[in-house]
Formats: sequence, C-alpha cells, structure tokens
Amino acid sequence: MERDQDSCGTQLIDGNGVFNVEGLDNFSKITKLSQCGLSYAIVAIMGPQSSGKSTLLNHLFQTNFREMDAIRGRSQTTKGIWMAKCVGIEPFTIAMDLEGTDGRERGEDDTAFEKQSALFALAVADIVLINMWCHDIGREQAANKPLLKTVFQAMMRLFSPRKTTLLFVIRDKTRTPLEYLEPILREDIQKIWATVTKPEAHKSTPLSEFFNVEVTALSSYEEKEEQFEREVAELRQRFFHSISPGGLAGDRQGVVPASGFSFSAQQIWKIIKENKDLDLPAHKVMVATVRCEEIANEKLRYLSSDQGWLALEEAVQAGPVSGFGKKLSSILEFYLSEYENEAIYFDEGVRNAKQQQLESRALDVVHHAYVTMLGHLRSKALESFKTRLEQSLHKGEGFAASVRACAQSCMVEFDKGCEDASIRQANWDASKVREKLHRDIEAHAASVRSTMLTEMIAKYEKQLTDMLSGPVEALFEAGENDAWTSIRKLLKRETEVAVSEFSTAVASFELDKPTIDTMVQNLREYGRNVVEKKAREEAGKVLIRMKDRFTTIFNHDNDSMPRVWTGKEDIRAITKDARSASLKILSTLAAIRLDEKSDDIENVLFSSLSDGTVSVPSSKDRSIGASSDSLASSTWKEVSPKATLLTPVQCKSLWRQFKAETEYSVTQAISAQEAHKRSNNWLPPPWAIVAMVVLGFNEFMVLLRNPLYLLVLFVVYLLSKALWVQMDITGEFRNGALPGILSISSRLLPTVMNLLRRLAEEAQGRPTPEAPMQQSFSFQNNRNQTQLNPTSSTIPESSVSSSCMSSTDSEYSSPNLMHRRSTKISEEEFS
Ligand SMILES: Nc1nc2c(ncn2[C@@H]2O[C@H](COP(=O)(O)OP(=O)(O)OP(=O)(O)O)[C@@H](O)[C@H]2O)c(=O)[nH]1
Repeated sequence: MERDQDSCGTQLIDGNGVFNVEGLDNFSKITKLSQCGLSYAIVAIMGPQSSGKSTLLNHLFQTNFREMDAIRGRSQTTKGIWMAKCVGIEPFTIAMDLEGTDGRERGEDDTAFEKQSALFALAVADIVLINMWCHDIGREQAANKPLLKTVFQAMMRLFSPRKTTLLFVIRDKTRTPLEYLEPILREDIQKIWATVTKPEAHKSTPLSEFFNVEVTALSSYEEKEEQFEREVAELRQRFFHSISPGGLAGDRQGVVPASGFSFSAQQIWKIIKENKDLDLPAHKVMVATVRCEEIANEKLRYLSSDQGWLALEEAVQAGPVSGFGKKLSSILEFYLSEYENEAIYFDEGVRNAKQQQLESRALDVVHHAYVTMLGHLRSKALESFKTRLEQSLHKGEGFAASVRACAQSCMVEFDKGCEDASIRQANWDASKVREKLHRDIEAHAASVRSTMLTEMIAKYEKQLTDMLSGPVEALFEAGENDAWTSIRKLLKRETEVAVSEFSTAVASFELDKPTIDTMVQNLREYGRNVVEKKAREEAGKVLIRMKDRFTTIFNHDNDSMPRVWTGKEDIRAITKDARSASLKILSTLAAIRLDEKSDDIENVLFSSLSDGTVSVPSSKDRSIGASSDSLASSTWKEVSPKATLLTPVQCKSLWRQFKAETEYSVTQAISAQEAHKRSNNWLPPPWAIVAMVVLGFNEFMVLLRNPLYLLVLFVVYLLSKALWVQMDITGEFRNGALPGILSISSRLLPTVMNLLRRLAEEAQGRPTPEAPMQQSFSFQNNRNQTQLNPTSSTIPESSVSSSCMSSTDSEYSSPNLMHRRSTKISEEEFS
C-alpha cells in the first residue's frame, strides 16, 4: 500500500484506448512531475502477455503494477497502458507497463492496439524494455519477431530518430551464457530491421541511428527467485542517472519538458488513434507553443493580481511614486523570469517568441501606470517652474534669465523623474510628455511675461498721466501766451523720463527690438494722448475758463486786490483787457499744438472778435462786420481736423455767449460807480440848510418847551428809521428817483403792516416768527450746464442765452438788483 502511494500507479490509457487526462494531471500534480524540466526519464516495457513484465517493473522500480496470480494461470492482467513513478530512482523516472502483445483476449487479428501502444511507447519513452523468453531467441516463429517488426515500423512513422534505448530483457535465462545469446539476438534484430519497409530517406539508415540496443538476461523469477532478485537489483543500478551521458538513455533526443508531458502524451495518443503520422519535431513545436502560451498566460494572470503591482498602481493614481521604475521593473522581472524558468526546456524559437509576447502584454498591463506617473512628473515640474519663477522674480532677478534658469532646472528634474520611472524591460519614450511640458512652461512664461508687461506699461502710463494731467491743466488755466510751448516741453521731458525708465525695465525681458520699439512708440503716443485728452477736456470748459479769467482781471486791480468802483476807474480799458485775456484762452484752446507748427488762430480770433464786431446784438447795431466772415468756417487754416478743438464757428458762438454773460458785470460796475458818486453827495445845499435853521427856529423852540412833542417826535423818528432800514431807501434810489419812488410806494404799505404785526406779537410775548426773508435769487454758476462739448461741431444758439456766471458773479445777484438785468447797455459804452 505504501509502495502504491509512493509510485502513484495510474492507468494512462484504458483497454478501449481512452486517455485518462484527469489521471495523468493528478499523477503530475502528486509526483510534481511538471517541476522536473528535462530531468526525467520514461521507461516502457513491452512484450508478450504474461511474460512477467509487471513482475519485473515492480521488482525493478518498487512499483505496484498488477501481476497475474500464478496459480490462476496465464491470462491477461494488464489492460491498456499503466504508469507509475519509479521509487528511489534518480532522476525522476516513470515506468509504463504496456498491455501484452499476442494476447488471446483481443484475438489473433486485433493487433491495432498493440501497434498503437508500441508507437506511443516509442514516442514518449527514453528506454523501452523488450521482454522476451530466452527460449524464443533464434527461433524462426518466436513471439518476439512480430513485436520487433511492429516497433521498427512504428519508429519509421516518428519521422525522426529519437535514439531510444531498446533494452532486451531475456527472461528465464538458461545455462547458455549471454555472450552466445546476444549475437544471435542482435542478428535476429538486424534481420527484422532489414525486412521493415522504410521511407526513402531512411532506406540505408542503420538501426544504430534510431536505437541503442542493450541486452540483459534474468533468471526465472519463479524458479530462481533469489538469483532473479539479485540480477534485478543489479539491473536497477543501470537506471540511476540514466539520462546522464553514458547512462542508459544518455543520448536520447527530442525530449519534451516535464511540464509539457501531459499535453504531449495526450496529443501523441490522439494522433496515433487517428492513425495519422506522428511528426515528432512538429509535435514538439506544437507542444512548446501550447505550453509556452499557457505559461505566459498564467504569468500574466499572476502579474495582474500581484499585490505589489496593485499597490503600486493605486499609489501612482494618487501621486508620483519614488522609485516607480525600479519597483515595477522588479515585479515584471519576477514574472518574466518565472516564465523563462518554466519554459526553458521548450523549443527555443517558440519560447522566445512567446516570451516577447508575454513581455509586450505585460508592458501593456502596466503602461497606463507609467503614463500616469509621467503625467504627475509633468504637472509637478510645471508647478515647480511656476513657484521657482515667482520666487526668482520676487528676488528681483531678470525675467528672461529667471525663465531660462527655472525652465532648465525643472526640465532636469523632469528628466531625472523620467529616468526614475523608466523600467528595464521597455524603452518607453517620454519625449512627447517632455515636449508637452516644454510647451506648458513656455505658455506659462508667456502668460507671466504678458501680465508683467501689461502691468509695467500701465505703471508708466499712469506715471505719464500723473505727470502730465495736472501740469497741463494748470498751464491751460494760467492761460499764458506760451502755454503750448510749455506743454510741449513738459510732454517731451516726461515722455523721455518714462521711456528711459521703461526701456531699462523691459530690457530684462530680452524682447526683440521691433517689439520694444513698438512698446516705446505706444508709450510716447500715450503721453501725447493724455495731453490731447486734457486739451479736449479744457476746451469743453473754455467758457468757464474765459469767464473766470474775465472776472479775475475785471474785479481785481494790478495788485490782485478786489476793485472798488469809485468812479475813477476806466471801465472801458479794464473790460478790454479782461476780454483780451479771455480771448487769449479761447485762442489757446482752439487747437492742439503739439507739433510746433505755427498757425493763425490767435490773429484771426483777435482780428475778428476783439474789435467788437461780434457782440451781443444791440438795438443800435445788429450788423456783423465783414471781418467776422473769417470765422464762418468749421476748419482752421493749417490745422488738421484731428488737432482742432474748437472750430471757428464754435469760437464765434462761444465769444457771443461769453460777452452776453459778462455784460452784466460791466453794467454793475458802471452802476456802482454812479451810485458811489451819488452817495458822496446826499446833503442838501448850504443855502437850504441856512433857510431851514432860520425858518424852523420857532418850531424848534416849541419842541424844546413841550417834552410831549419831543416824545412824539422821537417815536416818529424811530418808525421812520425802521422803515428806512427795512426798505433800504438808499438802495432803492441808487438807480434813480422815479424807480425809487415807484418801488417804495408799492412796498410801503406791506412793510408798515409787517412792522405793526411784529410789534403787536412782541407786545403779546409770543415768539416772533422771522419775517419772511426777501426771496434770494441767485444765479448759481452752473458750470456743468455750460460746458461745451468740444466734439460737437456747432454750439446751439439757445446755449448762448443761458446764464453761466462765475462764482464772483454772485455779488450781483441780490434781488433788488435783478430787475436791472434787463437794462441794456448801450453799444458805445463797451465798444
Ligand atoms: N517462468 C517465469 N514466470 C514468471 C517470471 N516472472 C513472473 N512470472 C510469472 O508469470 C506470470 C505473469 O506474470 P505477470 O508479471 O503478470 O506477467 P505480465 O507480462 O505482466 O502479464 P500481462 O500483464 O497479463 O501481459 C505470473 O504468474 C508470474 O509469477 C519469470 O521470470 N519466469
């Protein structure tokens, strides 16, 4: 039983020729046959039925094949083909017990299975024991002759010699020594070999090329058991290291690796059963193909479920993995070497081809992880570039130099990462990812450069705006003769400063010259535009500027002191000066003069307007002089439309509006002068005073003698004084006696009533409501409304009539003076 367990006896093919696939796989698994590589041997035994084959194998290899019970007589015990592991023999040796030949059980003519099993034994076994009775040697009708013929013919169908060892075991040897028997046997063998029909290629091939022929003789097991045992033990020794050079199967050929034995045996038997020719070399390639494929698939399956690989795959999804290439390489290496170890004994061509396939498929399995890894390396390098560039720029390094240095270090870092991620088994190309990184870096650098340049340009533009806007406005406000000369100088100076600073700053970007030139040109144009814009703004406010200038000059003396109209001032000359200064402002703001080109605007304006031909039409003279025709145009001579701020027509209209709105000031000044003169002459003439003293002497004395009269007189005085103050009698008479009397008469009754009501309310002790204040009409200086839109080619005539007074005009806005607004000043007073 123990022996049976060790040898694992299994029926390989049953009596009906059915191959026991499961049994063979089980046998291979238990005996670990598949791990033997080429280091295994197969010994088969064939011979007549009941010739003691099973007995011999069992004694020789400690197997447990079924033996016939001697007492029951010679009948067939072994059906089909059995196999068992030879116990204690090195290397691994399989013993195959074949069904006996010429058996009565299958009938005389049924030799098909005999031939099939003989062919199978020759195809798979390295050593074939031919069991024969000693007494059959030399006999013409011996049972072994058809057997040998069958063997030799089968060998011809294998296509190639395997150098199988045929060990003739002579059973029940007689006293005739082996030395005499062996030549006879060999002669018999040669004779049979000669009679076998051979293919053309092997017609003259000697037997020795196909077979190693060995002969041994054993004593009868039944009669001389001890001697049999001894001789069997000696024979057993010959099976140790049988496949080594010099061993029984030392020069065997076409061995199928042990892991392919099961499949090979199945296929061989299948071909034999189909009665096809058995091409062993082709079969070997076929077995190699199938087995290598199987091994490769198995390794690929193991790789896909490898814990190390799965962990690495998961880790790389989350981020870059240090030593990625090394780890992956060793995992791949492990499975590829496993394949190599298992497939090493198969056909080299097939093995290598399958190995390449396995490598390629294994690389396909892991490639996505590599791509992910490269993606991480790329984004990491890009982020690193961004950070380093920011730091470098923060330190004040030049832009182009920073980009170069950071890009270089990041590319080096990426290359190192790629090197670390690369695997030994593949020469994967990271150049596309590298190029992408390069492009990303360049795109980022371009974006930063663009932002920085935009900021820098904005900074210098702001600098220009700050340096030009205020001073230009001040120069326009000052209205000096050389305003545009000063503006040109200012623009040139500030533009040069900005351009110089900008050029220094932009140098670190290492831009090409045309680009820098364009930027500088743009900056220059920007400065110019600032001035032009300011000029247009000022042109829009020209009316206000003119009025301000007029008011300033008209209301202040040469020492900038407010003027008091005493009657000594030459209002005509002062008005002319003030209007000239205002006209000068109009001339300055009529056109942009940044190109140092001379123009005739000032002359035209002065000649057309300052002589009084354009003025508020009066009843006396509504005609427009011939010289005003020069302003009936929408363009200035020698000034481009682009540089025109105020067209001649606009200037004319503005001047008319200006004059209309400043007339009031002049009128007020004249009135003030007259009033001043009158106020200095309010006492009656001396003769009237003397007459009053002489004629009123009696009344004066009466008053002195009667204090009641004095009291009444005092009350009358108080009332009169109150009325005087309340009604501003002096003010009312400032514009003449008749208007004064009319005004006082119309207001006298309400004023008296008002005074009485207030006195009554005070007598009752109630808080006195403020007397209704005289409504204050003030002409607010609505500058915004009067701002002129310089882009407009024409000024609506209606705007001329709208009042646009400066702040200083408010002094003329008291209600009692308002009605005088209608007073027309005669043309000769101003012209
Ligand atoms: N004369 C003689 N008989 C033997 C010898 N060895 C075994 N026998 C006997 O021969 C008979 C058949 O033995 P097996 O070993 O079963 O023979 P076999 O060739 O395996 O028989 P099959 O498998 O049926 O073909 C048995 O009764 C054995 O005792 C021997 O050396 N000489």
